[in-house]
Amino acid sequence: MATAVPAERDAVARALPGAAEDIRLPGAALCRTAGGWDLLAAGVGPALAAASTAGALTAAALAGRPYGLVVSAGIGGGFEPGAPVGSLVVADEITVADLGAETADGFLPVSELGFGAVTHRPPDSLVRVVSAATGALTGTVLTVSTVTGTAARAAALRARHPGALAEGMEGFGVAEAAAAHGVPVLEIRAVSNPVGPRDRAAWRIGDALAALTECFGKLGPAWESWNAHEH
Ligand SMILES: O=C(O)c1cccc(C(=O)CC[C@H]2O[C@@H](n3cnc4c(=O)[nH]cnc43)[C@H](O)[C@@H]2O)c1
Repeated sequence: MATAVPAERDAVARALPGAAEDIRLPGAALCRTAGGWDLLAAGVGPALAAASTAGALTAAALAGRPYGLVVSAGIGGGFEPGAPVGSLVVADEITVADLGAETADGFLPVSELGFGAVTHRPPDSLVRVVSAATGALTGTVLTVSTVTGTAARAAALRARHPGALAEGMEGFGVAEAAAAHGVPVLEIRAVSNPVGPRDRAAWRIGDALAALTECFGKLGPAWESWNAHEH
């Protein structure tokens, strides 16, 4: 489970019973829960999140206990009215919104330039069970390197990604690392603020962290039923 910052990791940990063990890896520190989850505060932004997650995946593989799933989780911005502050979003697509080239005719994603991909798709069956267990909305979660801070940028993102419900800064990086290891990925965002004009006073970070804890508290049976069907 990869969050950006320790406050998000701890919000997830509060939902997972039992003592946890700290494990120091080169370049990352894991918190291993009694239930077998490794929690990683992977850093803010797609590059650091990818590097930290790849390190944890490699360490697990070399230790002979490769991961079966990587989850990117944290707070995020919500596109209103679809994903209001306080809601949860589970990604059916994890799409990087600003990886490409600006041209006179508009933005071209790297996929259209012939380099790589801009979207990862979590397993449909897992998205369904997570949404059913938690009430999370299902839609595209965008990954951005710059938090959206104007109505114009929010509108441009919405026009280019009509299915977008939320944005964060790590999902695509985590997904790239998971894909490199052939491991499925999931992204869950608890909406702390609207995507749009920057209004720091409107951020509800504490409420979003509490929503994250509540969400993970409901997910035990969902992981088990998904594992039972997939493996
Ligand atoms: O602008 C500020 O004053 C400010 C204060 C606290 C935190 C921030 C961040 O930029 C946190 C980024 C962090 O949280 C996720 N996040 C939360 N909301 C959004 C959003 O609307 N767009 C993108 N990312 C968001 C993100 O995943 C980072 O980990 C700013």
